[in-house]
Amino acid sequence: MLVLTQGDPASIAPEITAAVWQQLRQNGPAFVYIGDPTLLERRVPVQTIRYLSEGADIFSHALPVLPLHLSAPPAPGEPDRRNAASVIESIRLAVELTLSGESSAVITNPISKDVVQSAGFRHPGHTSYLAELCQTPGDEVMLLAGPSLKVVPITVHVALRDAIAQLSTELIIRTAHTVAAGLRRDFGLPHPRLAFAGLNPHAGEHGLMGREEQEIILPAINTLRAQGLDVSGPLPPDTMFTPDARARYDVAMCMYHDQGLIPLKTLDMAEGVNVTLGLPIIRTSPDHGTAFDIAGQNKADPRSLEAAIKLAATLAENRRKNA
Ligand SMILES: NC(=O)C1=CN([C@@H]2O[C@H](COP(=O)(O)OP(=O)(O)OC[C@H]3O[C@@H](n4cnc5c(N)ncnc54)[C@H](O)[C@@H]3O)[C@@H](O)[C@H]2O)C=CC1
Ligand SMILES: NCC(=O)COP(=O)(O)O
Repeated sequence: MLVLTQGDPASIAPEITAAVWQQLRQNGPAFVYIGDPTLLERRVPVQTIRYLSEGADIFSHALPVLPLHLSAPPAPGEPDRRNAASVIESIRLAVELTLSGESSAVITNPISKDVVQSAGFRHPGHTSYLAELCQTPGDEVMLLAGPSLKVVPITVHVALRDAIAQLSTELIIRTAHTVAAGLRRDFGLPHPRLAFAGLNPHAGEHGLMGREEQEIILPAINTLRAQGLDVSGPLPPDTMFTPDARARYDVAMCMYHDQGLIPLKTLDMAEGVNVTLGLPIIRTSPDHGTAFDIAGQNKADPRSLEAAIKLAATLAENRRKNA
Protein backbone atom coordinates (compact mmCIF):
# COMPACT_ATOMS: atom_id res chain seq x y z
CA MET A 1 0.00 0.00 0.00
CA LEU A 2 1.10 3.57 -0.78
CA VAL A 3 0.25 6.68 1.23
CA LEU A 4 -0.59 10.07 -0.27
CA THR A 5 -0.40 13.20 1.88
CA GLN A 6 -3.04 15.91 2.01
CA GLY A 7 -0.93 18.79 0.72
CA ASP A 8 -2.32 22.30 1.09
CA PRO A 9 -6.13 22.06 1.37
CA ALA A 10 -6.60 25.31 -0.59
CA SER A 11 -4.45 24.09 -3.48
CA ILE A 12 -5.21 21.84 -6.45
CA ALA A 13 -4.30 18.80 -4.29
CA PRO A 14 -7.91 17.71 -3.53
CA GLU A 15 -9.05 17.83 -7.16
CA ILE A 16 -5.99 16.07 -8.61
CA THR A 17 -6.22 13.42 -5.86
CA ALA A 18 -9.85 12.71 -6.79
CA ALA A 19 -9.02 12.61 -10.51
CA VAL A 20 -6.10 10.23 -9.98
CA TRP A 21 -8.18 7.89 -7.82
CA GLN A 22 -10.72 7.68 -10.68
CA GLN A 23 -7.86 6.85 -13.05
CA LEU A 24 -6.23 4.19 -10.85
CA ARG A 25 -9.15 2.62 -8.99
CA GLN A 26 -9.42 -0.39 -11.33
CA ASN A 27 -5.78 -1.31 -11.92
CA GLY A 28 -3.89 0.57 -9.21
CA PRO A 29 -1.45 1.17 -7.74
CA ALA A 30 -3.70 1.58 -4.70
CA PHE A 31 -3.08 4.37 -2.21
CA VAL A 32 -4.49 5.68 1.05
CA TYR A 33 -5.00 9.42 1.47
CA ILE A 34 -3.99 10.96 4.80
CA GLY A 35 -6.07 14.07 5.23
CA ASP A 36 -9.44 15.61 5.89
CA PRO A 37 -12.10 13.49 4.14
CA THR A 38 -14.34 16.53 3.56
CA LEU A 39 -11.83 17.77 0.97
CA LEU A 40 -12.71 14.82 -1.27
CA GLU A 41 -16.25 13.77 -0.32
CA ARG A 42 -18.08 15.94 -2.83
CA ARG A 43 -15.86 14.71 -5.66
CA VAL A 44 -15.51 10.94 -5.16
CA PRO A 45 -16.79 8.22 -2.82
CA VAL A 46 -14.65 8.20 0.30
CA GLN A 47 -14.32 5.66 3.11
CA THR A 48 -12.48 6.46 6.32
CA ILE A 49 -10.31 3.71 7.76
CA ARG A 50 -8.36 3.14 10.99
CA TYR A 51 -5.58 0.94 9.63
CA LEU A 52 -3.73 1.07 6.30
CA SER A 53 -4.35 -2.63 5.79
CA GLU A 54 -8.06 -1.88 5.25
CA GLY A 55 -7.27 0.22 2.16
CA ALA A 56 -6.64 -2.48 -0.43
CA ASP A 57 -10.16 -3.98 -0.35
CA ILE A 58 -11.80 -0.57 -0.49
CA PHE A 59 -9.73 1.10 -3.22
CA SER A 60 -11.70 -0.04 -6.27
CA HIS A 61 -14.99 1.45 -5.03
CA ALA A 62 -13.98 4.27 -2.65
CA LEU A 63 -10.93 6.33 -1.82
CA PRO A 64 -9.61 5.07 1.55
CA VAL A 65 -8.79 7.91 3.94
CA LEU A 66 -6.89 7.94 7.23
CA PRO A 67 -8.68 10.97 8.63
CA LEU A 68 -7.12 14.20 9.85
CA HIS A 69 -9.13 17.31 10.59
CA LEU A 70 -8.66 20.86 9.41
CA SER A 71 -8.83 23.78 11.83
CA ALA A 72 -10.47 26.17 9.36
CA PRO A 73 -12.88 25.59 6.45
CA PRO A 74 -10.81 25.33 3.25
CA ALA A 75 -11.40 27.83 0.43
CA PRO A 76 -9.77 26.91 -2.90
CA GLY A 77 -7.11 29.44 -3.82
CA GLU A 78 -7.10 31.04 -0.36
CA PRO A 79 -4.46 29.35 1.77
CA ASP A 80 -5.04 29.58 5.51
CA ARG A 81 -2.18 29.18 7.96
CA ARG A 82 -4.62 27.76 10.55
CA ASN A 83 -4.57 24.56 8.48
CA ALA A 84 -0.77 24.31 8.40
CA ALA A 85 -0.65 21.93 11.38
CA SER A 86 -2.80 19.40 9.54
CA VAL A 87 -0.62 19.73 6.40
CA ILE A 88 2.50 18.98 8.43
CA GLU A 89 0.88 16.17 10.45
CA SER A 90 -0.12 14.39 7.23
CA ILE A 91 3.52 14.31 6.12
CA ARG A 92 4.75 13.17 9.54
CA LEU A 93 2.23 10.33 9.72
CA ALA A 94 2.94 9.20 6.14
CA VAL A 95 6.64 8.90 6.96
CA GLU A 96 5.93 7.07 10.23
CA LEU A 97 3.76 4.51 8.43
CA THR A 98 6.41 4.01 5.76
CA LEU A 99 9.35 3.72 8.15
CA SER A 100 7.38 1.04 10.03
CA GLY A 101 6.87 -0.90 6.79
CA GLU A 102 3.05 -0.61 6.75
CA SER A 103 3.29 1.55 3.62
CA SER A 104 5.79 0.93 0.84
CA ALA A 105 6.21 4.59 -0.20
CA VAL A 106 5.14 8.17 0.49
CA ILE A 107 3.71 10.40 -2.22
CA THR A 108 3.35 14.04 -1.19
CA ASN A 109 0.79 16.49 -2.51
CA PRO A 110 2.06 20.05 -2.94
CA ILE A 111 2.42 22.39 0.01
CA SER A 112 2.98 26.11 0.21
CA LYS A 113 6.35 26.70 1.83
CA ASP A 114 5.13 30.17 2.70
CA VAL A 115 2.09 28.85 4.62
CA VAL A 116 3.85 26.10 6.56
CA GLN A 117 6.78 28.33 7.42
CA SER A 118 4.41 30.95 8.79
CA ALA A 119 3.28 28.23 11.22
CA GLY A 120 6.80 27.48 12.41
CA PHE A 121 7.91 24.84 9.89
CA ARG A 122 11.68 25.28 9.66
CA HIS A 123 12.33 23.60 6.30
CA PRO A 124 12.44 25.03 2.74
CA GLY A 125 10.21 22.17 1.55
CA HIS A 126 9.39 18.51 2.11
CA THR A 127 12.84 17.20 1.22
CA SER A 128 14.84 18.18 4.29
CA TYR A 129 11.82 17.61 6.59
CA LEU A 130 11.59 14.03 5.33
CA ALA A 131 15.29 13.51 6.04
CA GLU A 132 14.82 14.89 9.55
CA LEU A 133 11.86 12.54 10.16
CA CYS A 134 13.95 9.64 8.85
CA GLN A 135 16.86 10.71 11.10
CA THR A 136 19.15 11.05 8.07
CA PRO A 137 19.56 14.84 7.86
CA GLY A 138 21.99 15.92 5.16
CA ASP A 139 21.71 12.69 3.15
CA GLU A 140 18.74 13.84 1.08
CA VAL A 141 19.06 14.64 -2.64
CA MET A 142 16.34 16.02 -4.93
CA LEU A 143 15.96 14.37 -8.33
CA LEU A 144 13.32 15.26 -10.89
CA ALA A 145 12.49 12.57 -13.42
CA GLY A 146 10.45 12.89 -16.58
CA PRO A 147 10.11 10.90 -19.79
CA SER A 148 12.75 13.10 -21.51
CA LEU A 149 15.18 13.94 -18.76
CA LYS A 150 16.36 13.43 -15.18
CA VAL A 151 17.94 16.33 -13.31
CA VAL A 152 19.48 16.82 -9.87
CA PRO A 153 19.87 20.34 -8.46
CA ILE A 154 23.03 20.08 -6.34
CA THR A 155 22.08 23.26 -4.49
CA VAL A 156 18.33 23.62 -4.01
CA HIS A 157 16.09 26.13 -2.24
CA VAL A 158 18.45 29.02 -1.66
CA ALA A 159 19.00 32.42 -3.24
CA LEU A 160 21.18 32.20 -6.33
CA ARG A 161 24.08 34.05 -4.68
CA ASP A 162 23.93 31.56 -1.77
CA ALA A 163 23.79 28.62 -4.19
CA ILE A 164 27.07 29.73 -5.73
CA ALA A 165 28.60 30.17 -2.28
CA GLN A 166 27.38 26.69 -1.21
CA LEU A 167 28.92 24.85 -4.18
CA SER A 168 31.91 22.78 -3.18
CA THR A 169 33.86 19.84 -4.53
CA GLU A 170 32.84 17.85 -1.45
CA LEU A 171 29.11 18.62 -1.93
CA ILE A 172 29.27 17.60 -5.61
CA ILE A 173 31.04 14.32 -4.81
CA ARG A 174 28.64 13.43 -1.97
CA THR A 175 25.57 14.24 -4.06
CA ALA A 176 26.88 12.23 -7.03
CA HIS A 177 27.38 9.10 -4.92
CA THR A 178 23.82 9.36 -3.54
CA VAL A 179 22.47 9.79 -7.07
CA ALA A 180 24.47 6.89 -8.51
CA ALA A 181 23.37 4.60 -5.66
CA GLY A 182 19.73 5.65 -6.04
CA LEU A 183 19.73 5.15 -9.80
CA ARG A 184 21.21 1.66 -9.36
CA ARG A 185 19.02 0.49 -6.48
CA ASP A 186 15.70 2.20 -7.14
CA PHE A 187 15.70 2.93 -10.89
CA GLY A 188 17.45 -0.31 -11.93
CA LEU A 189 20.22 1.45 -13.91
CA PRO A 190 23.34 -0.67 -13.25
CA HIS A 191 25.84 1.85 -14.72
CA PRO A 192 24.33 5.33 -14.45
CA ARG A 193 25.92 8.08 -16.55
CA LEU A 194 26.13 11.42 -14.73
CA ALA A 195 26.71 14.61 -16.74
CA PHE A 196 27.75 17.71 -14.78
CA ALA A 197 26.74 21.18 -15.89
CA GLY A 198 29.12 24.07 -15.64
CA LEU A 199 28.05 27.01 -13.55
CA ASN A 200 29.09 29.86 -15.83
CA PRO A 201 28.38 30.73 -19.49
CA HIS A 202 30.23 28.30 -21.79
CA ALA A 203 31.26 26.36 -18.68
CA GLY A 204 33.64 29.19 -17.86
CA GLU A 205 35.52 29.07 -21.20
CA HIS A 206 38.88 28.10 -19.65
CA GLY A 207 38.49 30.55 -16.79
CA LEU A 208 37.60 33.58 -18.94
CA MET A 209 34.03 33.67 -17.55
CA GLY A 210 34.45 32.27 -14.07
CA ARG A 211 36.70 29.77 -12.33
CA GLU A 212 34.21 27.49 -10.51
CA GLU A 213 34.50 24.89 -13.30
CA GLN A 214 38.27 24.55 -12.86
CA GLU A 215 38.43 25.02 -9.11
CA ILE A 216 35.31 23.19 -7.87
CA ILE A 217 33.50 21.13 -10.50
CA LEU A 218 36.38 19.55 -12.45
CA PRO A 219 38.20 18.30 -9.33
CA ALA A 220 34.93 16.62 -8.25
CA ILE A 221 34.51 14.99 -11.67
CA ASN A 222 38.13 13.74 -11.63
CA THR A 223 37.68 12.24 -8.16
CA LEU A 224 34.39 10.57 -9.11
CA ARG A 225 35.95 9.13 -12.27
CA ALA A 226 38.88 7.76 -10.26
CA GLN A 227 36.31 6.20 -7.92
CA GLY A 228 34.76 4.36 -10.87
CA LEU A 229 31.69 6.45 -11.70
CA ASP A 230 30.70 7.18 -15.30
CA VAL A 231 30.88 10.97 -15.32
CA SER A 232 31.24 13.75 -17.88
CA GLY A 233 31.55 17.54 -17.87
CA PRO A 234 31.59 20.29 -16.92
CA LEU A 235 29.32 20.83 -19.93
CA PRO A 236 28.18 24.20 -21.25
CA PRO A 237 24.73 24.49 -19.64
CA ASP A 238 23.07 26.02 -22.71
CA THR A 239 23.66 23.02 -24.96
CA MET A 240 23.54 20.06 -22.57
CA PHE A 241 19.75 19.66 -22.81
CA THR A 242 19.48 19.25 -26.59
CA PRO A 243 18.12 15.83 -27.69
CA ASP A 244 21.57 14.68 -28.88
CA ALA A 245 23.26 15.73 -25.65
CA ARG A 246 20.55 14.10 -23.49
CA ALA A 247 21.13 10.78 -25.22
CA ARG A 248 24.68 10.71 -23.77
CA TYR A 249 23.71 10.71 -20.07
CA ASP A 250 21.13 9.40 -17.62
CA VAL A 251 21.03 12.37 -15.27
CA ALA A 252 22.03 16.01 -15.55
CA MET A 253 23.78 17.17 -12.37
CA CYS A 254 22.94 20.85 -12.14
CA MET A 255 24.62 23.49 -10.04
CA TYR A 256 21.47 25.34 -8.95
CA HIS A 257 17.70 24.78 -8.84
CA ASP A 258 16.53 26.53 -12.01
CA GLN A 259 19.43 25.28 -14.14
CA GLY A 260 17.83 21.84 -13.90
CA LEU A 261 14.17 22.56 -13.26
CA ILE A 262 13.65 24.92 -16.20
CA PRO A 263 14.56 22.28 -18.84
CA LEU A 264 12.77 19.54 -16.87
CA LYS A 265 9.49 21.45 -16.60
CA THR A 266 9.73 22.80 -20.15
CA LEU A 267 10.09 19.29 -21.53
CA ASP A 268 8.13 17.21 -19.02
CA MET A 269 5.88 19.37 -16.80
CA ALA A 270 2.85 17.11 -17.26
CA GLU A 271 4.62 13.92 -16.24
CA GLY A 272 7.60 15.11 -14.23
CA VAL A 273 8.09 13.54 -10.81
CA ASN A 274 10.12 14.80 -7.87
CA VAL A 275 11.96 11.93 -6.11
CA THR A 276 13.92 12.20 -2.88
CA LEU A 277 17.05 10.04 -2.97
CA GLY A 278 19.19 9.22 0.06
CA LEU A 279 16.32 8.34 2.40
CA PRO A 280 15.55 4.94 3.95
CA ILE A 281 12.06 5.28 2.39
CA ILE A 282 10.75 5.97 -1.11
CA ARG A 283 9.22 9.42 -1.59
CA THR A 284 7.83 10.94 -4.77
CA SER A 285 5.76 14.00 -5.56
CA PRO A 286 4.33 15.79 -8.58
CA ASP A 287 6.79 18.28 -10.05
CA HIS A 288 4.40 21.22 -9.71
CA GLY A 289 3.33 23.30 -6.75
CA THR A 290 0.06 24.37 -5.16
CA ALA A 291 -1.28 26.26 -8.22
CA PHE A 292 -3.58 28.41 -6.03
CA ASP A 293 -4.41 30.49 -9.13
CA ILE A 294 -6.49 27.66 -10.62
CA ALA A 295 -7.52 25.72 -7.48
CA GLY A 296 -11.13 24.59 -7.40
CA GLN A 297 -11.72 25.40 -11.09
CA ASN A 298 -11.28 21.87 -12.46
CA LYS A 299 -8.45 23.09 -14.68
CA ALA A 300 -5.64 21.23 -12.92
CA ASP A 301 -3.80 18.53 -14.84
CA PRO A 302 -3.55 15.41 -12.63
CA ARG A 303 -0.96 13.57 -14.73
CA SER A 304 2.10 14.52 -12.72
CA LEU A 305 0.49 13.18 -9.53
CA GLU A 306 -0.52 10.00 -11.36
CA ALA A 307 3.07 9.61 -12.61
CA ALA A 308 4.35 10.18 -9.05
CA ILE A 309 2.13 7.42 -7.68
CA LYS A 310 3.08 4.96 -10.41
CA LEU A 311 6.79 5.75 -10.09
CA ALA A 312 6.62 5.35 -6.28
CA ALA A 313 5.18 1.85 -6.76
CA THR A 314 7.91 0.95 -9.28
CA LEU A 315 10.73 2.31 -7.12
CA ALA A 316 9.41 0.50 -4.03
CA GLU A 317 9.25 -2.76 -5.96
CA ASN A 318 12.80 -2.26 -7.33
CA ARG A 319 14.13 -1.49 -3.87
CA ARG A 320 12.41 -4.60 -2.45
CA LYS A 321 13.95 -6.76 -5.20
CA ASN A 322 17.42 -5.23 -4.72
CA ALA A 323 17.37 -5.48 -0.92
N1 LIG B 1 6.30 19.51 -3.89
C1 LIG B 1 5.83 20.68 -3.47
O1 LIG B 1 5.23 20.72 -2.40
C2 LIG B 1 6.02 21.91 -4.29
C3 LIG B 1 5.55 23.09 -3.78
N2 LIG B 1 5.72 24.25 -4.48
C4 LIG B 1 5.14 25.45 -3.86
O2 LIG B 1 3.95 25.82 -4.55
C5 LIG B 1 3.74 27.22 -4.40
C6 LIG B 1 3.46 27.83 -5.77
O3 LIG B 1 4.64 27.73 -6.57
P1 LIG B 1 4.73 28.18 -8.09
O4 LIG B 1 6.14 28.51 -8.35
O5 LIG B 1 3.68 29.21 -8.37
O6 LIG B 1 4.46 26.87 -8.93
P2 LIG B 1 3.13 26.08 -9.31
O7 LIG B 1 3.59 24.80 -9.92
O8 LIG B 1 2.21 25.99 -8.16
O9 LIG B 1 2.40 26.97 -10.43
C7 LIG B 1 3.08 27.51 -11.55
C8 LIG B 1 2.07 27.66 -12.71
O10 LIG B 1 1.79 26.37 -13.23
C9 LIG B 1 0.41 26.09 -13.17
N3 LIG B 1 0.21 24.69 -12.75
C10 LIG B 1 0.88 24.06 -11.77
N4 LIG B 1 0.45 22.81 -11.65
C11 LIG B 1 -0.49 22.63 -12.58
C12 LIG B 1 -1.31 21.52 -12.95
N5 LIG B 1 -1.24 20.33 -12.33
N6 LIG B 1 -2.21 21.70 -13.95
C13 LIG B 1 -2.29 22.89 -14.59
N7 LIG B 1 -1.54 23.96 -14.29
C14 LIG B 1 -0.65 23.83 -13.31
C15 LIG B 1 -0.16 27.05 -12.12
O11 LIG B 1 -1.55 27.29 -12.35
C16 LIG B 1 0.74 28.25 -12.28
O12 LIG B 1 0.24 29.08 -13.31
C17 LIG B 1 5.00 27.78 -3.72
O13 LIG B 1 4.74 27.93 -2.34
C18 LIG B 1 6.03 26.69 -3.95
O14 LIG B 1 7.02 26.69 -2.97
C19 LIG B 1 6.31 24.29 -5.72
C20 LIG B 1 6.80 23.12 -6.28
C21 LIG B 1 6.68 21.85 -5.60
N1 LIG C 1 11.16 22.87 -6.79
C1 LIG C 1 10.89 21.68 -6.12
C2 LIG C 1 10.07 21.93 -4.92
O1 LIG C 1 9.76 23.04 -4.60
C3 LIG C 1 9.68 20.77 -4.10
O2 LIG C 1 10.41 20.78 -2.92
P1 LIG C 1 10.14 19.69 -1.82
O3 LIG C 1 8.87 20.09 -1.14
O4 LIG C 1 10.04 18.37 -2.51
O5 LIG C 1 11.33 19.80 -0.93
